[in-house]
Amino acid sequence: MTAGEGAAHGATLSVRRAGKTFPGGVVALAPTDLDLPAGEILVLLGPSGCGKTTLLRLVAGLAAPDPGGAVLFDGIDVTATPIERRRVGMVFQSYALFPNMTVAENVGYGLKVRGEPRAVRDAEVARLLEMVGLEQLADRPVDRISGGQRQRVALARAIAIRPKILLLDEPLSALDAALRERLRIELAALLRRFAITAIHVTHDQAEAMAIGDRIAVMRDGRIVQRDAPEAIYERPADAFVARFVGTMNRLPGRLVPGATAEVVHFRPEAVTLGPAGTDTIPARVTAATFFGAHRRLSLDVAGHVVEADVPASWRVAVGDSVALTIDPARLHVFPDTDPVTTPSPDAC
Ligand SMILES: Nc1ncnc2c1ncn2[C@@H]1O[C@H](COP(=O)(O)OP(=O)(O)OP(=O)(O)O)[C@@H](O)[C@H]1O
Repeated sequence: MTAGEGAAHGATLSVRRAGKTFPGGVVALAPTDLDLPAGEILVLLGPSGCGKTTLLRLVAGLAAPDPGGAVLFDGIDVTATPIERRRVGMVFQSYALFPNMTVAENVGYGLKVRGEPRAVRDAEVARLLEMVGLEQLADRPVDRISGGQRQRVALARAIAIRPKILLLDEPLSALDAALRERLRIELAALLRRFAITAIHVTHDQAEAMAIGDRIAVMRDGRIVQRDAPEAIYERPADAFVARFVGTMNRLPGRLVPGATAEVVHFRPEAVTLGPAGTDTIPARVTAATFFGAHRRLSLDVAGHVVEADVPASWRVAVGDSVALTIDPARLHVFPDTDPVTTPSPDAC
């Protein structure tokens, strides 16, 4: 079998009640269950300190779960198997490439260590370099290529050993914003081409949306929701997820005609502006930002800030009085709505 396009590669992953408590009683990860079919890309998304890296380290074998927890690859318990025998591929924020080696030597390193014959190695390296679009740079030392290219070398190197599971820990976070945005699309396409079982850690929701077949949103050492990106966005499980993924407005229900809950949530695209009527909400425009395809308005609704998206062609100016309608079918009501206790997306 060769790693490449076509059928899914890699193992199924099962995590069974795996938790991690550090000395002093710090619970980095509560007992967690997780199942990944072969070939699925799962993104762990959450604010700093929520246990993403800890979960990744348990899967890699860099740390052992608390007693009672288990990690299984293809149904086989690998909890006691050391990292070097688990066949996991890893890509980190710092690429950890060998600076004195060429691109091709870096990619082929794992195969060499494994004792693969030169011809096999060369053919595999050439194929991987072509897949990541670096065949022209095969003989270039890695300290003379760009950050984005290094990231692709790191990916090709991790995949060369045909890992059962590929683990990516914030692989794009060292790059500048523009490059990160481009590479997230490229990385998503590459991972799909390799069709490899992968866990990708990030705290960037746009990256999570672009890369994940499914996203697990984590908070306080727990997975609070695991779903397809669309479902996470459209049907967030609670106010924390709703506010962590995309923009979510919040208004007292008494201000929204037809709402019965004390607090209601809605996305900017659920708001429409039109002529004032009995069912509209009066507001004033406090900011208008042009985004090319649409315009994002900040509105003052009885002292509350509401973000709304309108077509870019609409000429709306700061200070304008407007009338809002909120699509009742797109109102969310969550149990954890207390404005005092609902955490901000920046805090864990
Ligand atoms: N070796 C350790 N000893 C004690 N506590 C630790 C240790 N490693 C991690 N923690 C704690 O466990 C919690 C989870 O850490 P983890 O690194 O998994 O979070 P994370 O979600 O990956 O964060 P980040 O996005 O900042 O990398 C944090 O509160 C962290 O301080």
